[in-house]
Amino acid sequence: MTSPVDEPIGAGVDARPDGSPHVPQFDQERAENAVRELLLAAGEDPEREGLRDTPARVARAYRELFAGLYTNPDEVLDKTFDEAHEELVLVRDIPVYSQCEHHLLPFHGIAHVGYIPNEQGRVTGLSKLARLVDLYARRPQVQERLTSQVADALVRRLEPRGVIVVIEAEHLCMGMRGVRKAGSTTTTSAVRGLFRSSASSRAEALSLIRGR
Ligand SMILES: Nc1nc2c(ncn2[C@@H]2O[C@H](COP(=O)(O)OP(=O)(O)OP(=O)(O)O)[C@@H](O)[C@H]2O)c(=O)[nH]1
Ligand SMILES: [Zn+2]
Repeated sequence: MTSPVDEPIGAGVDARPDGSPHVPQFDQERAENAVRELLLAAGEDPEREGLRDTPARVARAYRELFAGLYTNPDEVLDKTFDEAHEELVLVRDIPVYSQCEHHLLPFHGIAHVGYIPNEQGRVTGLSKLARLVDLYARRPQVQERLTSQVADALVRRLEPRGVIVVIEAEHLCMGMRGVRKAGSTTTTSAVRGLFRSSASSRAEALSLIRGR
């Protein structure tokens, strides 16, 4: 069984038994055809001037939005260094843009990512934490999975004493349609290691996250 800590590239899509996605890269032509079909299904004319380039444009947009399916998260964290820092490192307010896998509509907000390095003080570049959020966000997602995937990737690569990830986001599928509760936000958290076992470590991190 595949555990979250050895999750393969492309996990979350319909993957082959070896864990790789069925397609090694985004299929632009297939996506263009699908968008054309969608316009036809809606009763639109994909050949009219305003829509003529739309299938190609939408396909390119989705290629960008789903780019995280084709990138190995461990490569983002391949550069680590020992800094003899054994206390909290926290990056707050990382912008998140993702899309819910139920409706393929955006959800967006901010992520806070913190960890306590291990005894060797193994750390990674601060930008890598934001890149990791971005990579997992650029997939069809649910907010809960996005949150725990970021936490588990950090556990895997940095072997830290603790990890905390908090994401606050608004889901447009709850605002533009359906229940139509625009402005409501969802908060998810994933805590690992010390942040799970020690209420005081968790409280300290949460107070720093909230203290903006
Ligand atoms: N847990 C979770 N649910 C999500 C997320 N994004 C969207 N959803 C929910 O996914 C659910 C899909 O429910 P369904 O009943 O299958 O679909 P639906 O008929 O379109 O549901 P409504 O949105 O209630 O109209 C909805 O309740 C969405 O709010 C997410 O990131 N996490
Ligand atoms: Zn949705």
